[in-house]
Amino acid sequence: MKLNKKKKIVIFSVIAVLILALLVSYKFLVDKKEYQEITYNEFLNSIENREVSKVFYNENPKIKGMLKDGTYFVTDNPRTENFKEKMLISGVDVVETEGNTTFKDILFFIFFLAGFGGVVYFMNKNSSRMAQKEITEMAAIDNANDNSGVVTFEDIAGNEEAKESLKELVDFIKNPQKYERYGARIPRGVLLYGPPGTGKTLLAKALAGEANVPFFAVTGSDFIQVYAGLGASRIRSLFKKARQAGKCVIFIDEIDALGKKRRGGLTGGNDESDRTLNALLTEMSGFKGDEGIIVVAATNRIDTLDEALLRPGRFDRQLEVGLPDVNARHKILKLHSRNKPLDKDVDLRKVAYQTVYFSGAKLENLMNESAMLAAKNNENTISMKHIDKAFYTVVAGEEKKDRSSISIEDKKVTAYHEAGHALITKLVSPKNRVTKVTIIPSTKGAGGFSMNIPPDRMYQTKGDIKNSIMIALGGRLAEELIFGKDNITTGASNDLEKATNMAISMISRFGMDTEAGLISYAAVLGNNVGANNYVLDRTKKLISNLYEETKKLMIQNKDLLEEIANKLLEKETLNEEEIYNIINKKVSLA
Ligand SMILES: Nc1ncnc2c1ncn2[C@@H]1O[C@H](COP(=O)(O)OP(=O)(O)OP(=O)(O)O)[C@@H](O)[C@H]1O
Ligand SMILES: [Zn+2]
Repeated sequence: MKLNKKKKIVIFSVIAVLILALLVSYKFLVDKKEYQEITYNEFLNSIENREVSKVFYNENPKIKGMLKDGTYFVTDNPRTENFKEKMLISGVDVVETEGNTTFKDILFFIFFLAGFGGVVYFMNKNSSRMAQKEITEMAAIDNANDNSGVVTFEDIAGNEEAKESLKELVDFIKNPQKYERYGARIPRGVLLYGPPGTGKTLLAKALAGEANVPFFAVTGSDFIQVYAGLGASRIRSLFKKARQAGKCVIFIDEIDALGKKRRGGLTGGNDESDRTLNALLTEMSGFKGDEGIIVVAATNRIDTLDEALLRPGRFDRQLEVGLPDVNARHKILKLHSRNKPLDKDVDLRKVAYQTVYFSGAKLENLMNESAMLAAKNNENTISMKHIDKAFYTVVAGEEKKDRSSISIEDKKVTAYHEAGHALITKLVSPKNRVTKVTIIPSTKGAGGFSMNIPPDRMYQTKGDIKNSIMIALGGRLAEELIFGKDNITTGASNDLEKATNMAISMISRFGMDTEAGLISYAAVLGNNVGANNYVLDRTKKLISNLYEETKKLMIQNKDLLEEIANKLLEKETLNEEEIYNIINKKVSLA
């Protein structure tokens, strides 16, 4: 049975190839018209003299045609937009074609297509089921996303500005004619940018939900592994489907996968993503404006986007969707506990405080993990202990089950390291809250961590950044002080990366280094003046100065360091109050 099928396919393809070969030679024999090459000026003259009978119009560099006296000619294709119109006005017959079409050629073309189709069919069937699979998968994605569950702006906490801006568009989708009548420039595309999981998809869905129109969603990266030409045609069919639906919202997630900046004049992405991007831009400029279709795109990296995407008439409305502040976090937590039995001991405000830098998606995940834990233990309600436990799962991956595998040594190093961070935090930035210090390792490899919450502020001062660098250095410093210079560990690599980034920014971007001066070295480098070694020197200097400063502080307070570390070894996790009890009492006495 299987062999039989294979044989059939082979025979079929051989026949297809034969037919193809025959047709090609046929075409070669028949298409022997003499084309006289003429210049474009001569061509224009002929037009003026009304000598031209036909033009076979296509996008090739050369176009062919026939004069009234029956001679064929070929000339340069000007490729101007109104070429066809000009021809028609001059009474020339314009035949849009792939070449010079005659009846025979059409026949040839059909046969050619059939033969080619056969070969493609054969290849598809036999060797690349993948393509088939991809097409089916993508079609499934397109459909699955249609209007799945109505979302409204009520379902989104925070992001007030983005919400306001989108609310205006709701009215536009509902009454596009109104805007057209006032001559308002009709928005076509909205770009939402910001970190992952901040609710960009949710906002786009809410726009559709509030306007009560269908929602079509695709993801940019879906187009990337796609077979040649498929991406572009998929864009076209997406828009076709959208137009058939009438008013709607089209959502393109990860638009950066399609619209990467072209680096140094060379095309950045591959041809395939370029083609897909072009198809998208063409479709978008094809809107009439009164259609009530809005394209919303989302990206985590607006800086990598090709400028072509941001031009007027494309994604010219750009809205930032940022990480939630403490109030928004509180609201998001409330939203995601709506359908959950929370224990009375759960204080979501407190959880909001502990979840600084969490995205909405992470918060949702936190509440979900908590619910899973409570359910697993068959408890009546979700209580604070579930949320605490879920917190680690979300922050640092699963809590390691088998703690015996961690050597006592490692535990001690981690305890002092984390105690170092916590102590320096409290010493240099008493306003920062240290809500949690732990030495519980996670599967993601972090030895432990301390949760350090700076007060919500718009700007950071030079002092703030210096303090942050000192806090980052506190871990390594504690290791060095307690275990000696030769026993420092690799555990500080993340801290050093952070410290270095901050120091470089201070010197090269914020003009916060007196010696380096009020210069943006980013701009200097951008202009190819080349000053990186200087920045490097200053960065090293800054960090080592701060290291020494931190060392003095830590030596003065070594007893506190010991106390925190020992408490950590005993309890593994310290909460805000416990840390406060150790540090603040003593510090405020001093
Ligand atoms: N501001 C928010 N309010 C309420 N829930 C939120 C918010 N932000 C995120 N969420 C929750 O997180 C989930 C994921 O968010 P969403 O997919 O919209 O993020 P995104 O910004 O599109 O992420 P990505 O950039 O990874 O695509 C949402 O379904 C929702 O449950
Ligand atoms: Zn550290």
